Amino acid sequence: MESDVLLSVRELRIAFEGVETVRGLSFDVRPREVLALVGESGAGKSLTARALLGMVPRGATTRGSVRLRHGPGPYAELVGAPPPALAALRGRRVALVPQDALSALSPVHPVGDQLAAAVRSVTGVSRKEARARAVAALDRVGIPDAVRKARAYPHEYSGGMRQRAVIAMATVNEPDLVVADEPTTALDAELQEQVLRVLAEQREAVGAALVLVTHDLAVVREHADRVLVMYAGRQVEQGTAAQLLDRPRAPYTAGLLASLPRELTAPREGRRRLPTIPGTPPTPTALPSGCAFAPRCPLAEDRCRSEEPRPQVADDGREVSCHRWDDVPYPAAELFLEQPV
Ligand SMILES: Nc1ncnc2c1ncn2[C@@H]1O[C@H](COP(=O)(O)OP(=O)(O)OP(=O)(O)O)[C@@H](O)[C@H]1O
Repeated sequence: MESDVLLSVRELRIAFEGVETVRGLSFDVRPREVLALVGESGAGKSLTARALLGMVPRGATTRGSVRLRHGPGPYAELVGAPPPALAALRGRRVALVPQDALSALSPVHPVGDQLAAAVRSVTGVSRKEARARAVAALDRVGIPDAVRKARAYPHEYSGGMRQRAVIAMATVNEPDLVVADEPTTALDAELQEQVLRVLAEQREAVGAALVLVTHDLAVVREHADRVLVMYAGRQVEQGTAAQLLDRPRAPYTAGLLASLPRELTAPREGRRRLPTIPGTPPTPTALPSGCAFAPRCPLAEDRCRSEEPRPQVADDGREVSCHRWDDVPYPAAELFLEQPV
């Protein structure tokens, strides 16, 4: 493994009662890098994100490898690790910013107490020092009058402030990796932008890498270095944000991009009407044969319906899992403008 890799995921598979919902994902995250996991609902983004913390739901079977570097030391394998080993990593090495801020905070303890407890759970500092770090963390995420607000309960915070407090919680122990699972879904557009900015600032401040789960390619353009596009539990395309957004090579990525408002796509791509990808993603129990996207793909041919594409390395170094990537036009949104909307 390359020495500059912080997190290495290989052939990750997650199944419920024998039905795979994440079907062999491989990717690396380097220190300080922002990797976005993108795809429609049900693609397996949240499950993948949770596997990075050893937090898959009860009843899930995980296979493959998720290895996290332990400072300069060896890598820790999270798949199959005993709960105490996972607990020792969480918060300290890798931390979660969940979708729903309310569920991440206990309603019965003041926010500052919860942050201080998080500090004391991974360091041996005094109560006073933990308290000081908690207040500093709240202050750092832009919570006004942090000393007083530390004594308040989560329900006394506004939605945006609560999300900031959760980011403070995730970053208070300066983890190497932060996993943020759609941290803005419950917020309006202005608050979303604020929260993503705070997350970016905190990531910079503590020097952490970030895995950001989102269904929103506009967020990717603004906040990610690299992108992994997922469909039906598999990788569709993986590369730098610039590579994928400026010239998608997988028809699915092109479809996601085509449905973005004009100002967010490459200049020539957003004209006429906003197309959407026709149809819906398959459920894990009813996957089509061949490429899972074939029934919705304007470029699908017989081979796509019978043979599942493996990731291939394209001319610019990105990985793309599509038999016809070389036939994807530029601008690629053309593909979907032909479809009935
Ligand atoms: N606890 C569970 N039991 C059974 N199936 C599950 C469970 N959690 C998730 N799944 C299934 O795994 C698949 C992927 O779910 P996941 O939540 O990872 O998708 P996602 O891409 O994050 O979607 P969303 O954006 O809606 O959160 C879905 O088809 C879902 O039904």
